[in-house]
Amino acid sequence: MALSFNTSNSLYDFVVREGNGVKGVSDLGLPEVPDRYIQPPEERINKQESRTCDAPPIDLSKLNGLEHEKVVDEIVRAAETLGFFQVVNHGVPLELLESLKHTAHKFFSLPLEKKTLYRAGVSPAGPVTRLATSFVPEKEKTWEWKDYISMIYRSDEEALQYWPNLCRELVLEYLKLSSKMVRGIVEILIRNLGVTIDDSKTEQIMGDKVVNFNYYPPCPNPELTVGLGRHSDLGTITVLLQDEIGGLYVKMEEDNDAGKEEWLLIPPIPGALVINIGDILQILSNGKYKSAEHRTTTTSTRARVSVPLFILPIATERIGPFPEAVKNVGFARYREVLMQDYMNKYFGNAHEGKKKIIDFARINSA
Ligand SMILES: O=C(O)CCC(=O)C(=O)O
Ligand SMILES: [Fe+2]
Repeated sequence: MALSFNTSNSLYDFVVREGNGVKGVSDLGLPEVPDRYIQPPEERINKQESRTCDAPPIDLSKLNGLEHEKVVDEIVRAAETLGFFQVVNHGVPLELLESLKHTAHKFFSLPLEKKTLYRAGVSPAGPVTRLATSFVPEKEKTWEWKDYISMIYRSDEEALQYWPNLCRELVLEYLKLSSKMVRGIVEILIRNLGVTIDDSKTEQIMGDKVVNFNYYPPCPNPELTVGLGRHSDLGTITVLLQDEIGGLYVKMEEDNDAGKEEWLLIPPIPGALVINIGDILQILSNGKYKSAEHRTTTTSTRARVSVPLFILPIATERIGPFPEAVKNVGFARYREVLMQDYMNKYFGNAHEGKKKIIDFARINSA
């Protein structure tokens, strides 16, 4: 019987071709995950060995008061060190955030024939919605325990025509109500490089937006699998909404004294949004801001959802370090690359960490 997944082809057909995704596998209630999901030992996440990030969330409402400079410093320092921070009082209504999480669950609970209307590669909704599983299942030896839908924003009209009925208005509302915060954070980070920011520069670095619903269904073997393998984000910044289950781990720049990688749990904080620096901002800042590797665990009992909003330059932009950022260091760490080429590199590889991708733009990568 096909569902015994005797061959890797039968699993591929069920999960990818027929669009059941890993949720389909989870719903079968198998006692163990199929082999294709078992990570090599070095990629498994040891929750007991990881510490929790204890940095308090940054209160963005204070940007409007006497503590403006202090808050700017907090944002800059976090971007220069861990590359991740959390924000509260960000101006996005908390009910909207709750609705997003609830709607992500609802979307993945739709019957297969409704969901697969949005499947990557076959959907008439074409390039602006992409329902997919793992990351690049054709290229990955081991699959991630995750399904997701990407909604690519180019205009309200297109979103209202092609994004799923269930969430199109809500996600548009989220984009609208988060835009002031996103712009504010990006402007603070760019200004701090000594760069004068005007509308054309803003457009250059935050012209494109993509919202994902990530869905990590219950997994019988959380200790053997990952929700999302090690990667850094592609764009300028990412705004991440996570639920109360948690499971997001970020790699610290330096290994510990024993030469081992250290991963920090970014704990769920009610009402907070997680902000992280993407590869493009690391390049633009000539390495001053850190695009950190991160990954997620799976859990055995409940499905976890997260909603990242990726802010990216448009595909036709040429991306290289700002001259002011080069001057600060004395030399350029990265060459100029076409955003489209960087994206091709990013999406053409499995999640095997950041270095392999960003080295594409690095000068003297040896
Ligand atoms: O689910 C999470 O907490 C992280 C998601 C993420 O890193 C991504 O979608 O790039
Ligand atoms: Fe990510």
